[in-house]
Amino acid sequence: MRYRSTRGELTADAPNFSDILLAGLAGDGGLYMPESWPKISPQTLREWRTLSYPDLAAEVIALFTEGAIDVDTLRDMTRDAYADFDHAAVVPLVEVEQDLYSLELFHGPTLAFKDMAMQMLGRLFDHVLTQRNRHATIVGATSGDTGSAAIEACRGRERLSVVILHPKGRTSDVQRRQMTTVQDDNILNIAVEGDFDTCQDLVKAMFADHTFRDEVSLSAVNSINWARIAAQIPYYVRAALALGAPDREVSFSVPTGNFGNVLAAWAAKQMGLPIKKLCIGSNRNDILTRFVIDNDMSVRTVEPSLSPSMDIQVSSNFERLLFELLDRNSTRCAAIMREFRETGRMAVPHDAWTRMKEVFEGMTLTDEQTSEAMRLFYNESLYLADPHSAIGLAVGKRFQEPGIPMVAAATAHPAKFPDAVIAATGIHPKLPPHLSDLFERTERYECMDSQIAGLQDAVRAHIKRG
Ligand SMILES: Cc1ncc(COP(=O)(O)O)c(C=O)c1O
Ligand SMILES: N[C@@H](CCOP(=O)(O)O)C(=O)O
Repeated sequence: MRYRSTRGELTADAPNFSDILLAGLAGDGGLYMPESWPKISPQTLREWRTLSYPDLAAEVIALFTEGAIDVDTLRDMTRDAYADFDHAAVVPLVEVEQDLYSLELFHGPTLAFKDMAMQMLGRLFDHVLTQRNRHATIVGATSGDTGSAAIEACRGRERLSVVILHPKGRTSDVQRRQMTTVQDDNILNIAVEGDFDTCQDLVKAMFADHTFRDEVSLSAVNSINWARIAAQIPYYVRAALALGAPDREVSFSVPTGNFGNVLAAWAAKQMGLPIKKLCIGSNRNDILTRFVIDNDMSVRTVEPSLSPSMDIQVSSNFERLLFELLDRNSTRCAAIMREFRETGRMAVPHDAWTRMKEVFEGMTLTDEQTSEAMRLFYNESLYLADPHSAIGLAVGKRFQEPGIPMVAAATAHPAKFPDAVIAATGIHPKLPPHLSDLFERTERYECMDSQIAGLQDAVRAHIKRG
């Protein structure tokens, strides 16, 4: 399996999975995509029904690592990665209402769906860096969950230095403390003056500075890294198989911010999973749902909301969908992305938008509607959802079709957002034992403005110290 950029052609020396894992973002600023979609036959899907989650994940991810990492090595990694999840099924599927399911993706160490991919990424980095006898520096941007999942997966790994940028004052206290109380030498947290988009722009600007990129061996844990998407595909396969695939269609509803989670579902559909609809949910930062409803992809200010992890305007992974909707025409994709960066508006051709509409639905919830959804699911089904997962459930319920199961991605544990959960339901969600003393732990982080030169110096100093 070889990879190409959304902004470039497939070259004779195209990188393999290990290469793009370390590269993170393509040199031309585009995102890596597999040269073609691996297909999973209905027969293979049926055979996979009885696999454990770790073994299923290894089979799915192996389709993208062909020529770089074999399935036996991957199976060792997946078995290890998911061994400590606090649910035997790893990704349990709970029926909340008739034919409306919650796919719980928050049973990992940091209580969010990011652990699903990040626990694999830490192991993949170790494997490839050891093979190549190299060190890498990860600079990541987070609106709250990616950061702690990356830190947990990479802490103490000798071949990795990790710097996580979070928007100062815009995460929940639990989210911030999950990052800033980790004391391992290879981890540095920086609170940046700005919003998530500022942090993500800074990461991309560091990648665009090729001298810096080479100097520190820069790599990525954000979902700009294809490995993140690959490791998020298996749970869609698992849920669909549990509900009758390949002999029955399934729809998914996904609370969406950087578009990485739902893109993994879309990839599963390209690979042969019988997915009918993909429904995306937004908070007031509704650029993606405005796009689905009106072909209006125009950037507004990032506004704080009850679901802070989705306080995002520029969704990196949308570029991957755009590339596909343009029939993989990388020249057009690059031109549209350039114009988007310059004007804040993306002119997606009408025929591409119409094709996207055949699969995607979209809906926005205000904070009041999010609270109301949390209250309703709790009162009527005794299901306690965090604000992000509640958006997924509400949107799934809105687009349910008779006879087709709707699976909503439950992306975070309610205890990550206690204030919102208490206000909506009166229930105080407790942190699990391994985090019960989180508020007694010492925090350690730097505060910086969004000047790239200062941040690059902080990264250099961190590598020297580590
Ligand atoms: C809890 C939670 N829900 C939903 C999302 C949105 O997911 P994505 O960015 O993959 O669209 C995020 C962050 O990305 C998140 O942390
Ligand atoms: N919600 C995310 C934002 C970053 O998304 P990613 O897909 O690049 O990891 C977060 O919690 O940080």
